Amino acid sequence: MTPAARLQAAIDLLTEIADTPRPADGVVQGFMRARRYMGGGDRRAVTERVYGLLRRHARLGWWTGDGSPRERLIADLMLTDGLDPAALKALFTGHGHDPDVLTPTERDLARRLSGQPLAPPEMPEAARLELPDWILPRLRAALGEDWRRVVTALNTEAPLDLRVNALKADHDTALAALAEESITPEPGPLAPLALRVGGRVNLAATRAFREGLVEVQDAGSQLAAALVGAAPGMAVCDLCAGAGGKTLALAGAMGNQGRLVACDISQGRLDRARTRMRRAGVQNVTVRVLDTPGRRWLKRQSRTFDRVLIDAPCGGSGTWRRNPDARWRLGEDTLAALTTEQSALLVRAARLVKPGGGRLVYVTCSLLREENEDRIAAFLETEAGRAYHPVPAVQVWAEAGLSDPCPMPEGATAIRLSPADQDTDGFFVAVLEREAAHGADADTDTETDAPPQPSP
Ligand SMILES: C[S@@+](CC[C@H](N)C(=O)[O-])C[C@H]1O[C@@H](n2cnc3c(N)ncnc32)[C@H](O)[C@@H]1O
Repeated sequence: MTPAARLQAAIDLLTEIADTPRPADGVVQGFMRARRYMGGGDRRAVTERVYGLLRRHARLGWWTGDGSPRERLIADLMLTDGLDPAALKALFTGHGHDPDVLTPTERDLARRLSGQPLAPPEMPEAARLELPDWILPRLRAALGEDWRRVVTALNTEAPLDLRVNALKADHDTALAALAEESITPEPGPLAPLALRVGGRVNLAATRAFREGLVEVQDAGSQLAAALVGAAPGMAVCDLCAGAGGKTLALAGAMGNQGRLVACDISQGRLDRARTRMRRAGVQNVTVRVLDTPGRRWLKRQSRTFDRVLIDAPCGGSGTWRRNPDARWRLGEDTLAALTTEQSALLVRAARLVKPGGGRLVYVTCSLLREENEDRIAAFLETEAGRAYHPVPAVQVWAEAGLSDPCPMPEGATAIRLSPADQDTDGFFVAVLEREAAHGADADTDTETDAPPQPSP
């Protein structure tokens, strides 16, 4: 494809993204699948341009107003690439697969933007930092004086992290298999099984991936799974297992021994988890869809699990490096609904944990206090929460046997990870331990949906 034809493909792809509520990464994949004729270089160039436009969304919007995808691209070429109007005109020829000739309005836009910086000093801070206005004060409150550094890191490109699947390989075997395809990753940050790949690779085509020697998983997500403290022989419930990212890591930590139950309300995600489990050689997992019978079954599991992981549905602000468009799809109403669901999940999960040392592990990939510290504080005030106490972060870290020092200070009761400090996605992990049941407490959470038994 010519450089100009790549620009037209970027306009087409941006238009598809703008016309659907679906996340951009899925739209990009579908777009590329439907255009098998595009070579690797073309795909990379178009994808990089489109992700760049998504990362510069608010700054470009400040210049173009409610600009069409075509106007945004024109603004990007002028402000980011520094083209002059003549060079821009040479790309918009209308010939072959090139974009149509510039309209008079577009020519005016190009002249107005020529020589301007992308983010002049008079641009409001929320636009400069690519943040919706409503979320800026919340992130500032959650992240303290470092907040600008963290939100700036959230708008950079995320690396590709892999986890060595200890059920099938060790580091050396995985590295040797990846080397067959000239993929030579570095160790990833913090998580012992993490490998970090530089640049874009077609991982799905590699033997290492097809045979389940490695899985794709951000190092922060790997760490969150390690902090659950799952071990061989335990009973573990992954309550919001989704497509199984953390379930696979938990099964690895358990060496396929013990009972691991993966639940979710989404049948589709659990189906994807099953496929991944087969590839990874996972054998100790039972999958439960939380439809009505699934919920009934779960209620009968009171006090049976050593570990219950709630990888809660959340606003996902910690993953904005990977999904730069997600910040514009999250609204205050959605956040309020999510926090209600997170609180309900904590109370529901609490009864599943064994008294006297069982642990409830609450994880989000959010940076907001409303989804993290505030949820834990509210839970500890509930009837169910009174049986729990937070385990100090340094203790959780030490028990996970991690070689790096704990990033949290003495006295912290949760672990926060951020792209600015740990170079992982943003995560929040709080571990709560259930105290021994005594007296009247002992029977308060044994409710079941089973019909009452007739008296003898
Ligand atoms: C953060 S994602 C899970 C990601 C997954 N654990 C992983 O590591 O790949 C949250 C999941 O919670 C599920 N979910 C939402 N509400 C739920 C509920 N009430 N009970 C169980 N799962 C729920 C969603 O379907 C979604 O798959």
